[in-house]
Amino acid sequence: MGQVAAGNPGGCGFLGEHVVRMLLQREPRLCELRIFDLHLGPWLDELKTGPVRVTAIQGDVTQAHEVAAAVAGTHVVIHTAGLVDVFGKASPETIHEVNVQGTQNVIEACVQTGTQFLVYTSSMEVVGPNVKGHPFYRGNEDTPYEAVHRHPYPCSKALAERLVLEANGRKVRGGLPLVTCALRPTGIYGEGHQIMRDFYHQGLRLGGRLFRAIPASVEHGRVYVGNVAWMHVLVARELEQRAALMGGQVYFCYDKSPYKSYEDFNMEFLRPCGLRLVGTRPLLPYWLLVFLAALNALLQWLLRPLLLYAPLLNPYTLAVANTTFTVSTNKAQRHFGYEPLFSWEDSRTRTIRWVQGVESSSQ
Ligand SMILES: NC(=O)c1ccc[n+]([C@@H]2O[C@H](COP(=O)([O-])OP(=O)(O)OC[C@H]3O[C@@H](n4cnc5c(N)ncnc54)[C@H](O)[C@@H]3O)[C@@H](O)[C@H]2O)c1
Ligand SMILES: CC(C)[C@@H](O)CC[C@@H](C)[C@H]1CC[C@H]2[C@@H]3[C@H](O)C=C4C[C@@H](O)CC[C@]4(C)[C@H]3CC[C@]12C
Repeated sequence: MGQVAAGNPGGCGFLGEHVVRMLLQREPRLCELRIFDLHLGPWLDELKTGPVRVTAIQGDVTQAHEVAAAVAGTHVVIHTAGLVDVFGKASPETIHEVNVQGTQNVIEACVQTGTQFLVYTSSMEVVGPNVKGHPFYRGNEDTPYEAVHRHPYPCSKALAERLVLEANGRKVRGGLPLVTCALRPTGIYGEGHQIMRDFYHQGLRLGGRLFRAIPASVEHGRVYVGNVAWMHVLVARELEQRAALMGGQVYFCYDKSPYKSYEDFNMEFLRPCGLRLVGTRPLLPYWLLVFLAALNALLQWLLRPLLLYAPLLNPYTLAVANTTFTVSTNKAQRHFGYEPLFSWEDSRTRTIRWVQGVESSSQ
C-alpha cells in the first residue's frame, strides 16, 4: 500500500482521538488524515504542524452528502462515530439515525467515491449481554450466544455492524471490491473515559466513597483505549494485503486487562486517587436496586419536559452491569498479528494519571 489518506468519522471522541493520535504516531505511510466529526476538538489545531496533512471537517454522518465529500479520495475509512447512549439522553430515533443511517451513509460514500477499505467500530453489545441476562463467559467470535436486544443502543450497533459486513465485496467506483471489517471492543477505559470521570466525581461527592451495587463475582471484560486504537490502526494497515482473510470479519478488541466486576475494575484507578469501595458484597438487595432503577426511569420520563435526568443507574445499565460478559480470543492475533501495545500495568498507570489530572482540572 502506497501513500495513505485516511478518513475518521468520530475522530474527536474518546476512542476517536486515540485513533487519530495512534495513526499519526504509528502509520509511516499516512500522508493525509481527515477527521470528520459533529464536534471538533480544540486539540486538533496542534496536529496541523506535523508532516501529515490533517484536515478537520465539521459534519454530520446523518447527512449523506457531507459524508461523501469528506470520504472522497481517501484510501481507508475508520468509522468510530456514534451515539453511545445507554442513559436515555437521546431518543431511540436519534440513536438509530446516527448509528445505523450514519453508518449506511459511510458505506455508500465509500462505494460512490471509490474508497476500498472500511473499518467499523462495533461493540461487544452486538453480542450481549442479552435481555435474558445470559452470561457470556470467556467467549470468542464463534461462541454460540442468543443475541437478543431491546435497548436502542445495542439494536443500532447490531444493525450497523450487519450493514458493514454485508457491504463487504460490493463494487466501489472504479470496479474494485469494498473490503470491510468490524471491531468489537468490550468496555473501553483510559484517558478521556467520561463514565470513569463521572464515577470519580460521584465518589468525591460521597466523601471519597462508592458503594458496591454489583457482586464481585460478576465479571466484565474491559480493554484499554490505546490497545483498541492500535487494533484499529493495524486493521487499517493490513486490510489490503489480507483482504481475503479479513474482509467481512468481526474481531473482539482485547488485551491483558484483568477480569473483574465493573466496580472493582474501576477501583483499580479510583482507589489510588483516594476513593474506596464500601462493602465486600452489594449493600442493597437486588430487588431494591431494580426498584431504584425503575424509579430513575420513571423520573427521567416525568422530568423530560423540564430537564434531562440521566443517572448512571437505570434498568438497562443495572442489567448489563449485573451480567458476566468476558471475552477470551486470539482471532485478531491469528488474522493480522495483533498484540496489545500497552501492558496492563502501563494501561493502569496511564489511566490513574489521567484521573488524577481530572481532580486537578476540576478544582
Ligand atoms: N466507550 C466504550 O466503552 C465503547 C465500547 C465499545 C464500542 N464503542 C464504540 O466506539 C465508538 C466510539 O465510542 P466513544 O466511547 O469514543 O464515544 P464518544 O461519544 O466519545 O465519541 C463518538 C464521536 O462521534 C461523534 N458523533 C456523534 N454523532 C455524530 C454525527 N451525527 N456525526 C458525526 N459525528 C458524530 C461525537 O461527536 C464523538 O466525537 C462508538 O461507535 C461506540 O459504539 C465504545
Ligand atoms: C449504578 C451501578 C449499577 C453501576 O455499576 C452501573 C455501571 C454501568 C453504568 C456500566 C456497567 C457496564 C457498562 C457498559 C459496558 O462497559 C459496555 C458498553 C458497550 C459500549 O459499546 C458502550 C458503553 C457500554 C454500554 C457501558 C456503559 C456503562 C455500563 C452500563
